Amino acid sequence: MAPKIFIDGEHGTTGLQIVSRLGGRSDIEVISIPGDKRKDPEARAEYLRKADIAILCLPDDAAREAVALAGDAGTRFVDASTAHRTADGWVYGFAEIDKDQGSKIARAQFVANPGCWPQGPIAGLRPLLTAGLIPADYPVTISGITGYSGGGKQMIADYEAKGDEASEFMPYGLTLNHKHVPEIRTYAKLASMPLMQPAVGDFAQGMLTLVPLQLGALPSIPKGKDLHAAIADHFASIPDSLVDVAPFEATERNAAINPQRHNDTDRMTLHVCANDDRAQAVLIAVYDNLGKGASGAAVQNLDLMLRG
Ligand SMILES: NC(=O)C1=CN([C@@H]2O[C@H](COP(=O)(O)OP(=O)(O)OC[C@H]3O[C@@H](n4cnc5c(N)ncnc54)[C@H](OP(=O)(O)O)[C@@H]3O)[C@@H](O)[C@H]2O)C=CC1
Ligand SMILES: CC(=O)N[C@@H](CCC(=O)OP(=O)(O)O)C(=O)O
Repeated sequence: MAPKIFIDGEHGTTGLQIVSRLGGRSDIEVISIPGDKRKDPEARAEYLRKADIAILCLPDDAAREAVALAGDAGTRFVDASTAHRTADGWVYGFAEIDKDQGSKIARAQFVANPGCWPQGPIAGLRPLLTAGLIPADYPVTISGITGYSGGGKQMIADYEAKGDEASEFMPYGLTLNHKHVPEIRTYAKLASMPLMQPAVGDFAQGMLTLVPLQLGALPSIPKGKDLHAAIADHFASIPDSLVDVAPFEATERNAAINPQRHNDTDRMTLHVCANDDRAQAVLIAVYDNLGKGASGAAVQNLDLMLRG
């Protein structure tokens, strides 16, 4: 019998994308709660308990409630919310962070899908810390831009209502306490909280993260090509990686570094830019906040769990 998959929050931005990615598959049975019952705890409990794997596309509180509603049914979870990303007992669902992460996900009952913002900085930083090119106590700063679908149904409606009045570049997270900071610290293996200051743009989907690196103060200063080689070697060693590393080349402009480049795909591309004379570098990641940033990663995790 095909495993039953329940998407709790299937009518939201992330949920709808997952439904469309799973359409037409015969190896699974997607079970769907009637629309008028989607927030009814009793009905949700019934679906959560009969599912083999539930994918949570909900606000954090509702995601915690979903796990409680499933009780002892043995349901396996992929949670797309922030609720469980650094929680004990949950496996971080970023298959490319280590060679054995995919098999940990495959065997797990509880998988926390990574946040959209964390994925780019973690993908660039973690291999550099593992290789010892950047020390764990390096003071990391993160910026970038995301499309407004990152804010879910409410932000999409707000931007669509504003039309031409919407700001092209709106910095936010101005208290420097974005909810993704602890997750980035944990999985990039940093000793302290990175400074993260994101922005949202007047485009629906796609994102780009930036991690500038001032390397001059390090006891041993890596060259740009060393940073690139460590990152490229890491991702070349990961089976079925959805993360690509662009060739290391010094150019003033690069049209591929466009937040919307990977829209409607599940891929990420990492770029390493550097000026060795100044001992400076920037790690740039380009991906779709709704693809690798959310629904694509959720389906990647689901597929690993179905295999496990
Ligand atoms: N959008 C993105 O780029 C990303 C989102 N995420 C995360 O995924 C999760 C979902 O986000 P997103 O899809 O953007 O949000 P949306 O607001 O677009 O969708 C959330 C859905 O959850 C439903 N919902 C809310 N409360 C409950 C409840 N108590 N029981 C059942 N359903 C409920 C909403 O119902 P209703 O239809 O009535 O509003 C809505 O359909 C969030 O935790 C978000 O942080 C993660 C990575 C990226
Ligand atoms: C534009 C915008 O507001 N984006 C959201 C994206 C957060 C999100 O979806 O969070 P998770 O990935 O943790 O679920 C934000 O920065 O809070």
